[in-house]
Amino acid sequence: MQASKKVAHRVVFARHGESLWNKENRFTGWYDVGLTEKGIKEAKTAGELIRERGFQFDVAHTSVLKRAILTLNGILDTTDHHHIPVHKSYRLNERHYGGLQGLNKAETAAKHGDEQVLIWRRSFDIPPPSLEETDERHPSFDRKYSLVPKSALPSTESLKLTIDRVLPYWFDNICSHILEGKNVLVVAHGNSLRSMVKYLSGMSNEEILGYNIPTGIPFVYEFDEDLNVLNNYYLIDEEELKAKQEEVANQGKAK
Ligand SMILES: O=C(O)[C@@H](CO)OP(=O)(O)O
Repeated sequence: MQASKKVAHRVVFARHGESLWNKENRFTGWYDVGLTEKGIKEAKTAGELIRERGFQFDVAHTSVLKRAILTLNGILDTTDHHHIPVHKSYRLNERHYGGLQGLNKAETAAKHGDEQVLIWRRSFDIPPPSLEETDERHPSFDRKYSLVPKSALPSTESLKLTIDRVLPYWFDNICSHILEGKNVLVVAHGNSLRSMVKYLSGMSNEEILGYNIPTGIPFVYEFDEDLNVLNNYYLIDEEELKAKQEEVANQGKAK
């Protein structure tokens, strides 16, 4: 961090609001599930937090999954930014959870142990079991991905593989907008955001393991003119943030 340099750019990020499968505590990944009532409210609250701080946006980036898109729409509505262009890419999708998608996290921990589930959820480079390529849930059968070569579509992803998918989008699509002087909003997912945060905050593979991002809470990265990170912060206080991060961490434990 180089706190003495001048802030030239600010990027606001947010994880989507609570989804139906967050509520049911199921591994979600690329499964395209909508928001709960609470998730819709969280999107609105995220918009209010952003509006109170006076952030303005010129462009937004999100995934092709509706929980992120609906959250972005909620934020754009609350902050009166209906007019800005929105770019959607599978590169900002959640990490693909392979064969775990759909399973309850606490039940999976009761069956395989908390430690195994922590490895699947948070290890850096150990992916969960793969989906068969013939499985009807495989992204190659989803028309959302019909313009992505089959060889680029995941059957499962570790955080490392997610980073390999997400960071090219950060550099090529988001950084170019920031460097043009645009104010950028990014709404994505727990692990696609962890991928960017790991890079931006220079976290080690061990540090990122214990780092969780709560639903619907905006956070900000400040950069100098060369896109060096100067500072980052959430738009809620430290104590509330800790409690919410703890909640996410505990989702993978047998009850
Ligand atoms: O299930 C998922 O896709 C993600 C985000 O909700 O969960 P986790 O926090 O376990 O990586």
